[in-house]
Amino acid sequence: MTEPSFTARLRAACAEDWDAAITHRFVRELSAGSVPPAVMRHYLVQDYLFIDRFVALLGAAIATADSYAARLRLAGFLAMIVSDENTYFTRALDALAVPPEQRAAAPEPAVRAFQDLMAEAAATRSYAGALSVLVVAEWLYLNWAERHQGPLPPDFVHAEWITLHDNPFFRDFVAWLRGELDRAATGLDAAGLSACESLFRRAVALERAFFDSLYDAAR
Ligand SMILES: Cc1ncc(CO)c(N)n1
Repeated sequence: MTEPSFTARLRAACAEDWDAAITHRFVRELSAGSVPPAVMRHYLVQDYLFIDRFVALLGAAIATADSYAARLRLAGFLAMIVSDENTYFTRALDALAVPPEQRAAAPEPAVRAFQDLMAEAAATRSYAGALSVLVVAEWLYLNWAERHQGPLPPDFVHAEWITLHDNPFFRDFVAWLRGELDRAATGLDAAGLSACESLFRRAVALERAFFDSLYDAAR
C-alpha cells in the first residue's frame, strides 16, 4: 500500500472542521438555491475582502515557486481569479443591489483572521508556506462544490459560485496544487513541516468559522 500523501494526511488531521465546512448549511442552501439574500450579500461582500489578500498570497506563491512551469500555472489561475471570478463578484453584488458603501465594509473577525493568516503564509517567504493556505482554500471549495447533485439553481448568483469551483480547469488545478505542496514538503525539515501543518490547520478552522459567522446574527 502506498503511503498517504502529505496533503491527504493534513486533511485527515483536520477532518472534523473540514467535513463541517463542506457540508455547512451555507453550501447546502447554495446548492438548493435558497441562501437568504441578506446572507448572500454579506457573504459576497466579506469574501471579496478575502479575495484581495488571496490574490496577494498567489503573488507570493508565484514569487517563491521553484520553477517557471509552476509560475506559469499559478499565473494562469490568478488570471482566472482576476477575470471570470472578479466579474462574478461585481455582477452578483449588482444583482443583489449592494450599494457601494456596503461593498467597502470592514472585514468581520473570521475574515480578518483569514487575511492575517494569508499575510503570515506570504511572510514565510517559502513556497510550501504559501501553498499550505492556498491548498486549503481551493481544495475545500472544490470538495463542497463537487458534492452538488442535480440541476443547478436557477439564479446565477448561486449557480456560478458552484460552477466556478467545480469545473475541469479548477479540478485539475487543485490536483496540481496539492502535488506542488506534496513535492515541496519532501524538502522540509521537521520544523518546516510543522509550520505548514499549523498554517493548514488554522486555514481549515477559519473556512468553517467564516461559514458559521454568516448565520451568527439574523441577517
Ligand atoms: C473563504 C474562501 N475560501 C476559499 C475560496 C476559494 O477561492 C473563497 N472564495 N473564499
